[in-house]
Order: sequence, then structure tokens, then C-alpha cells
Amino acid sequence: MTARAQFAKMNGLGNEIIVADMRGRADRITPEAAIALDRDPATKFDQIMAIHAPKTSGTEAYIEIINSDGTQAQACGNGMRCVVQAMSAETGKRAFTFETIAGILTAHEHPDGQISVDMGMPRFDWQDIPLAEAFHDTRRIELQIGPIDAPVLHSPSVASMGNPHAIFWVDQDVWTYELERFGPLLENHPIFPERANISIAHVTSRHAITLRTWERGAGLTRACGSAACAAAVSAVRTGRAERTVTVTVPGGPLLIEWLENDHVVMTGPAEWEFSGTFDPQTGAWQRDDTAPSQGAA
Ligand SMILES: N[C@@H](CCC[C@H](N)C(=O)O)C(=O)O
Repeated sequence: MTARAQFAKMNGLGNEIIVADMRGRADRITPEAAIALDRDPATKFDQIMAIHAPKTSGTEAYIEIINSDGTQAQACGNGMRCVVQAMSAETGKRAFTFETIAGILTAHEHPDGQISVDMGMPRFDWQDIPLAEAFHDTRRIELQIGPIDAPVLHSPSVASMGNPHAIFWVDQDVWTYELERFGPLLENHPIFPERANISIAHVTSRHAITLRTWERGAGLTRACGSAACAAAVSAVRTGRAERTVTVTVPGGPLLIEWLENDHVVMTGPAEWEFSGTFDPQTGAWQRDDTAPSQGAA
């Protein structure tokens, strides 16, 4: 049996996150372990943020992001806030530089506990998202769902925040749409060769957007930070909003700022729930404060 790794079950506005400490280990979390942890109601999650030893000098850690279906993601804004809170509690530091598969990013914790993450520069070229065919204006692409002559959702903006996003604009309450039905169909639509995160956005003022997201590899979520960033920049590109906007997701509000240097900064909270240890091969786990009987496998 593999030596157990420490983890913290956390959330970022209800985006369910497991922060796993994989530093000093040669092994990785297997897709089977991720799926087993997700299957257990106590550890059900949207993403695992696996903290590995740094690969590049000047960075605190290399962060691997794993969706609940066991696949990898390039970005996770809410998860990154959880990593910052966990590492800030461990080290007393407030500012961090991390590396992910998508590159280097910085983040810091404010005195009031809110955490800002520099999510980097958005990309809009169809090859970068990526799309399966050329669309030279990604503010609005041809894609619809529902009856051909009366689509329920249509003409999304698409953007990459390191990971692929499609934003469908609607004029009414985002809760009136069956995202759980349309999400999986759109996530796996052939136009998205690497699948996509699918959001429904209602712009309620030039500084406010309401958003729901079906996450690639994880499904319906109470919050998706990179989707909030993708919606904010797409709202600016389509003339719907200003560069500073509050994006309200089911879990609460996120402040998104698209800076003049093209970087997108997301600010919001993170919350610790409980800690434990787990086996990165199988997903068998145990709470720190309970007897050894608890946990999967
Ligand atoms: N919850 C995340 C995004 C997670 C990644 C996504 N499911 C993907 O595969 O791209 C966030 O807060 O950004």
C-alpha cells in the first residue's frame, strides 16, 4: 500500500475542492483515486488541486489540477484560492507564485481573508480555445441547442482562460434554463475538440453578471472562477459590460477585473472544511480527527 498523503477538503464559493499535498513524493494521484474520492459524498469534489514540489525556480509549487472525472484541467480559479489559503496557513506568507500546466501565475491573500488570483491573459483565437473549425470572430460563434427555428441557447462567445469556455448570453433568469440537460451535450459538442466549460450568463448591469456553469469533467457547479473570468472579458468584448464587474455565481459573488495589461484578476473567498489523509492510488481516505474505520475502499 502507498504511503498516505495529507489533504484538506475546502471550497471556493461552493466550488468543491480537495487540496492534496503531494510534495516530496514521486507518485501522482491516479484517475481511479479521483473517481473514488468523488463517489464518496463526504469527499465529493469538482477539482483536486495537487500541490507538488516546484519545477521552476522562483515558484512556490507546481499545481496539478484534476477534474472529478479524473481528467486534467489547465486552470481553476476557485481551487487556486483554496491553495493560497492552505499555504498561507502553513507558511504565514501572503503572496505566492505558482506554476500549472498553463504557465506561471501569482496570487495573494488580503488582510480581510479575500484572495486575489492573477488568472493571466485571456485568448480569443479559435485555434487557442481550441475550436474544431475556423471562426474569425469568437465574440459570437455559430452554435445552438434546442429546436432549429427556436433555439434555447445560441451564438456563444468563446474564450480561453488557459481552459476552454463558451458563454451563452441570456436575457432572463439563468435558473430558467436546464443547464444539467444542455451542459453535457454542449461540453462534448464536436466544435470543441478538447471539450469545453459551458456557462449561461445574464448581464444585469454594466458592472454585474449572473452566471451558471456546467464544468468540463465535473458537471454542474456552484462556482467556476475561470468561467467568471471568461464571462467578464467576453462581456467587455461584446460591449455588454465594463472591465470591472461582479460575477455572481450560485455560491456568491466574485470580483473580476480585466486590467489594462490584459491580465484578469479574480478576487473571492476560500473556506476550509476538514482535513485528512488519502491513498493517491486508490482514493481510500481517513479524516484526521476520526477512527480508522471511516473512508472509501
Ligand atoms: N472550477 C474551476 C475550473 C475547473 C476546470 C474545468 N472543469 C476544466 O476542465 O477546464 C475554476 O474555478 O476555474
